[in-house]
Amino acid sequence: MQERGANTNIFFVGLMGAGKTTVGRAVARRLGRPFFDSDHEIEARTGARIPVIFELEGEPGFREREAQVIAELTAREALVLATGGGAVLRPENRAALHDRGLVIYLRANPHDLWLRTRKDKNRPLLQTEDPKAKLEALYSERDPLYRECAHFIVETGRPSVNGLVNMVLMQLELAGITKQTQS
Ligand SMILES: Nc1ncnc2c1ncn2[C@@H]1O[C@H](COP(=O)(O)OP(=O)(O)O)[C@@H](O)[C@H]1O
Ligand SMILES: O=C(O)C1=C[C@@H](OP(=O)(O)O)[C@@H](O)[C@H](O)C1
Ligand SMILES: [Mg+2]
Repeated sequence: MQERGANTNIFFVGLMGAGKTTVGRAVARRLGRPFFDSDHEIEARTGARIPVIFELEGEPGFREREAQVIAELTAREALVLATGGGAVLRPENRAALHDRGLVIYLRANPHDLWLRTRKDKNRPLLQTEDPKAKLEALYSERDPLYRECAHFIVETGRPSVNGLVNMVLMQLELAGITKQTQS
């Protein structure tokens, strides 16, 4: 990435329950930018919910669709994109995210991620006997990938969602990204 400003994309990465969708949507609203969520985009294109796609096509089928959406959305400008937690698994996704925008890693520890996701049945990878152990394993596997891809890391343990949105907006301002005022 070279110059940062009005056209710079903002991408959120992190594990399931990190707050990518929630914080990303609020940041987009505050900046007056269009918001995309790769999972919602896949659902809109297929007309099927994520668990159904996993059931019919398995994780490999889902990852193909995810890679397609990431490739298309990272090619655009001035948007905010919340990725799914596994978007960083493919090197080409990591490269596209890193090179085509400012990447923010929302980091949380596996215990907090578990608390935030345990009542939601829409994450197929967590529908196991022991979702907390699964989140711990995913954390070990993916934390280095999020770090490789990210320009900033935001710790999500303590702040409220609103507090996090303000922290992200401050980081973005330091990076030269602010709400565009109409002239
Ligand atoms: N910092 C936070 N503190 C408390 N709850 C949070 C926080 N971030 C997200 N949540 C909640 O956790 C759940 C999962 O958030 P979501 O945005 O779907 O995460 P992701 O898209 O990263 O999987 C939502 O109910 C959201 O309101
Ligand atoms: O971590 C993952 O592999 C996944 C995360 C989910 O998105 P969120 O991170 O928004 O929950 C969704 O893409 C799918 O269930 C797989
Ligand atoms: Mg999400």
